[in-house]
Amino acid sequence: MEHAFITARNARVFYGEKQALFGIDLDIEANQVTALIGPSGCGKSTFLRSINRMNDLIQNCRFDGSLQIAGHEVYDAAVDVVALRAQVGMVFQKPNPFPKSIFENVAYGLRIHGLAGSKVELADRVEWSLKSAGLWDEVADRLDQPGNSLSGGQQQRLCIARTIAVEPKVILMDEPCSALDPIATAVVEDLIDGLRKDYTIVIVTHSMQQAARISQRTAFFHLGKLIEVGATQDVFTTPRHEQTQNYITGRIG
Ligand SMILES: Nc1ncnc2c1ncn2[C@@H]1O[C@H](COP(=O)(O)OP(=O)(O)OP(=O)(O)O)[C@@H](O)[C@H]1O
Repeated sequence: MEHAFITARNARVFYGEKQALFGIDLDIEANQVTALIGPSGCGKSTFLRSINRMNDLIQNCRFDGSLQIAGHEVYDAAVDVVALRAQVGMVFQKPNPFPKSIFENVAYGLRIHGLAGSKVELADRVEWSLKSAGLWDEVADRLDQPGNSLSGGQQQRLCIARTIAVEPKVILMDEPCSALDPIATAVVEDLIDGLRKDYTIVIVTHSMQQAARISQRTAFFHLGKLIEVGATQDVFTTPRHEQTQNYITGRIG
C-alpha cells in the first residue's frame, strides 16, 4: 500500500510537564487540503507546528513519536531545520510581511536559500510567485512600496507568495483568514483551492463553513486527541463520534 505524504504515528507533544497531544496517528495526502478543526485548546496549532518543527522555537516544547514527510523522519537529528521550513512553509493568522518592499518580501527567501542566480532570474521568480498567489495584477506597478502598505487580504496573499517562492512541498496555514473580511477571505479561499494541485495544504480553521468549502479531508481534535478523520463531506454529514457531532452542531467549542 502506498504511504500518505505526511504520516504522524503516536505523535505526542509536551510543553514542559503538560502534555498537549496524545498519540496522534494521522495520514495527510498529497495535493489535498486537510482541515484541522476542534475546540479552542484541543491541539490543532500544536499539531500543525510540529509538522515543520516550529514548536522547536518554543522553550520546553518536546515532540515524541514519528512524523514523516515523503518517508523522511522530520525529527531526525540530521534534519536541517531551515531547509525543512522552506519545504514546509507556514502562513499565520495575522499577515506578517517583513518591513520591506513588496518585491523584497518575496525575494528575501529566494536569496537566503540561494534559489535565484541572476537579477533577472530573481525578478522572474518574484513575478511567478506573486502570480501564483493571485496578487501580481494588484501590485505589479508598486513593487517597491512597503509590504505593509497593502490591505490585509493582499498582505496575506503576499505572505503566501513569499511561502511559495522557495518551492515548498507543503503549506501549513494557521487560521489564515481569521483577520480578513469576507471578501478577502473568499479570495484567499479560492487561492487555496487552486494551490492544492501543486502543494499539500494543512489548514487550521475555526470556521466549519471554511473547512467544508475548501478541504477534502477533515481531522477533528478534542483535548489533545484526534477523534476522527475522514472525507470532509462525511465528517460533516455523518460523523462517527458523538464528540464530533457535538462540535459540528455547535454544542461544544
Ligand atoms: N507555548 C505554549 N506553552 C505552554 N502551553 C501551550 C503553549 N502553546 C499551547 N499550549 C497548550 O497546549 C494545548 C493546545 O494548544 P493549541 O494552541 O495547540 O490548541 P488549538 O486547538 O490550536 O487552540 P486555538 O484554537 O485556541 O488556537 C493547550 O492546552 C494550550 O494551553
